[in-house]
Amino acid sequence: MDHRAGATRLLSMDTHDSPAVLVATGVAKTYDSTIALDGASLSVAAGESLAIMGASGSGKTTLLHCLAAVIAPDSGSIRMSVPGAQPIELVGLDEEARSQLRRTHCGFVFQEGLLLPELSAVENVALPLMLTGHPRSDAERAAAPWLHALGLAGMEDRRIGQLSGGQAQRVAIARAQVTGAPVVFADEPTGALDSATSSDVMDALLYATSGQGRSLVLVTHDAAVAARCDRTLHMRDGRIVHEETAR
Ligand SMILES: Nc1ncnc2c1ncn2[C@@H]1O[C@H](COP(=O)(O)OP(=O)(O)OP(=O)(O)O)[C@@H](O)[C@H]1O
Repeated sequence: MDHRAGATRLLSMDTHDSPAVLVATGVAKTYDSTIALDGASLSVAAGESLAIMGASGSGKTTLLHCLAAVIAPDSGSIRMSVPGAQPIELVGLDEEARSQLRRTHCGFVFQEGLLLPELSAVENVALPLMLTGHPRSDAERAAAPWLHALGLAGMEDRRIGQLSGGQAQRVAIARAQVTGAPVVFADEPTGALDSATSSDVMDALLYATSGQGRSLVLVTHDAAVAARCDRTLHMRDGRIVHEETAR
């Protein structure tokens, strides 16, 4: 179902009544002589799903990585405000602080899933909890319900190579939720999948994120994937040039 209205809005307008989880203003990033981001501004509300589209090289991944504290922008401001924590200004944080922030506040889903093939599905999902100091048994107990919720009951002990591409991507989605991270970042989460599987994976991703009050920021080349999100930002030459809001 395409629920997209195609209506445009002011970029600064908040489409949700919910408070903003991320507010980026004038974010810039240059690699040598390449201007990857040229003053991008946006906000993401709690529970909102936001798609970022644009031609290859337009700066989508660079923007996602700045918002997720993976890389440090050169200038601008990115303010992350999650429930129960003081708002944090990301610009200017060192690598250690960004790494800590990513572990506690951010979930990640990538095109290839980046799952560990030698571990089982449940071990992969439990891993972020184990990395934050939870005992293995507790972590696996917390991981299992996410696998069940995403249609993978009975597959907990399978290695990643024993799963289909769509199933593996649902393991990656479960892994991004298990810490309760309030913001999930996804870079081409359906890029390697056929359109039917892609639609199933989007169902799972939206259920696990905006369906639970978490925010989702995803980069995609696929208009059908973007159309499932609340809003789509279009980028060109490191800038956000257009915005569409779902009906
Ligand atoms: N680590 C890097 N070193 C040098 N240049 C980079 C680096 N990362 C990105 N760039 C450049 O910055 C610009 C934006 O890249 P980015 O990956 O953000 O674009 P994109 O829109 O995500 O592209 P694609 O759709 O092809 O993944 C491009 O010109 C790219 O070559």
